[in-house]
Amino acid sequence: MTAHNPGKIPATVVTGFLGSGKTSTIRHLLEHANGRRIALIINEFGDLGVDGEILKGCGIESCGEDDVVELANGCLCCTVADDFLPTISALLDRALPPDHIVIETSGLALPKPLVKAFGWPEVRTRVTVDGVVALVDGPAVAAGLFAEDPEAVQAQREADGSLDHDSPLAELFEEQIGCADLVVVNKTDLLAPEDLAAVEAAIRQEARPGVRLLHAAHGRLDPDVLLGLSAAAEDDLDSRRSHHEGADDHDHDDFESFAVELPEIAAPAELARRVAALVEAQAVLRVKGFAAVAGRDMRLVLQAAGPRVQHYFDRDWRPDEVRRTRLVVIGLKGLDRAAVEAALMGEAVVAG
Ligand SMILES: Nc1nc2c(ncn2[C@@H]2O[C@H](COP(=O)(O)OP(=O)(O)OP(=O)(O)O)[C@@H](O)[C@H]2O)c(=O)[nH]1
Repeated sequence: MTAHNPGKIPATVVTGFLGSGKTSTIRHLLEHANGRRIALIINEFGDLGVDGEILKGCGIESCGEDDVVELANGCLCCTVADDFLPTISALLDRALPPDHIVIETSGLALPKPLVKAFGWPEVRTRVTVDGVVALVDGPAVAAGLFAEDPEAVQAQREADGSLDHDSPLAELFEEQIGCADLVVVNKTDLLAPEDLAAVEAAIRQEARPGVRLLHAAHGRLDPDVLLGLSAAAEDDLDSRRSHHEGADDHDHDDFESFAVELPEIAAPAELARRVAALVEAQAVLRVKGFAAVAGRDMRLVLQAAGPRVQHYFDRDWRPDEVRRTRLVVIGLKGLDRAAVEAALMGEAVVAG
């Protein structure tokens, strides 16, 4: 599987916008690991560690708690030296190192600075980037979420002929796709066949030549397709476009995230209704977290990616845990926190 780099442990970087299906894809991968020892490094925007909790909570045999390492200290692409290198070194130093390392980046991360870190002396002789896999939220692309404002683009072209992004979402899309070895259009169950061609065309514009494009629903992809790309991405960084070669000046400033704590809720459907109303009224891109439901011993997982809200009970609350309702909300800069909190408390939602 690592033909180009015998002896090195392969690492797959999973990128893709907020809610595109990274965690679902990794979950499916772990469920079909077929004896591979896979270690996960998870980084998300916001301090709650929801993805790691979801993966640990799903009881997959091949994935022990020790195999999931969470980096919640800011965004991976900005904290490579402080967080990422020590973490991956510790994984490599284990008595029984993993067969494969999978890194889930935050939906707002640029993959290139992370891939670059694999060239650092501490790790470059021991691990190789097997591939960068970009997940794409098919319906979100079809709905134009990552499109530039055509008028602004035109104005820029007329002013100086160059194209600077006016939309931070468009820029993220371009960066994530432009760094990928494999692009997966996910959520095809929600995508009309006639929209798929347009989504693929948008991806082809940004992808490097020859990059494979696959489709999936709920991230269900054969592990043999996802792993073993043998791309050695750290060796051909120059072919992977990036607007931001320095990590300091990139997009996170365009986004905002905070956690909202609520009292125990009466019923899941009521909370889902409030979240749906919130997403409709405010510039909210993602909501996720856990809730305590009156009279229930189980923890409720609640997620919204764009307009779709999902909830399910995943496991019992543990005796050493505080039963509580806490949701991470991620949106564009300037998100009205008071209005978000009021909406989640069930007060009338004012459009923002
Ligand atoms: N209908 C449908 N829902 C999906 C699909 N893939 C994922 N979802 C749902 O979309 C939401 C987000 O999926 P995740 O896998 O958590 O996405 P993510 O990219 O890990 O999200 P972040 O880590 O927050 O960026 C969840 O509610 C999933 O159940 C799909 O193919 N079809």
